[in-house]
Amino acid sequence: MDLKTLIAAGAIPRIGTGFDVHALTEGRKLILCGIEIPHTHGLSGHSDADVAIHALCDAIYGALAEGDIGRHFPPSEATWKNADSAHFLRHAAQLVASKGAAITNADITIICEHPKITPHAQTMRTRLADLLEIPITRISVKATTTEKLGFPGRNEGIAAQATVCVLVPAE
Ligand SMILES: Nc1ccn([C@@H]2O[C@H](COP(=O)(O)O)[C@@H](O)[C@H]2O)c(=O)n1
Ligand SMILES: C[C@@]1(CO)OP(=O)(O)OP(=O)(O)OC[C@H]1O
Repeated sequence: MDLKTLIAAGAIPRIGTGFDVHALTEGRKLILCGIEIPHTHGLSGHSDADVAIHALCDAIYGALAEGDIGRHFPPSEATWKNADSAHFLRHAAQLVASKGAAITNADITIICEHPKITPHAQTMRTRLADLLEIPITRISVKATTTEKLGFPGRNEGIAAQATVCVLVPAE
């Protein structure tokens, strides 16, 4: 559903937020926002551990009051072992579409010391836009350090937070 049609029909904006953390470990690929980033370490997890996509999924599920990623894809299920997190994001996008709703925009912040995210931000936005089937102009990917403080500062893990606005048809 396009945004102008939804707005004209009196759709309601609903905000969702998501947050996730995964530990950095040797011997895994680093996947962030659906793309592989060259790095000395990857993220550990049941799936491919794409911390940014997980935060984004939770933001979408939150906006729809549809629980969280673990409810839809339980870590106890072997099916999701090493799963491509793109699958989770497509599922969240399909849930939005099934309600006749649409994502107006998503804003993601990746929190780590290394690797530097800015050189990859445009490719990440392109990949997320592709998965969500919305224009890239509606997706923001940012990064920050924690000034060498805490687990991101010690390069022990990466955190991500996401905020999403979804236009939902009026009840
Ligand atoms: N992993 C990161 C962290 C930060 N950046 C970029 O550096 C800027 C400054 O970060 P501070 O934490 O020192 O404020 C930040 O605004 C990002 O542009 C990055 O690319 N990758
Ligand atoms: C993505 C899922 C899939 O089993 O597992 P993880 O990759 O461990 O990721 P996390 O964010 O810890 O938990 C959510 C799970 O749904």
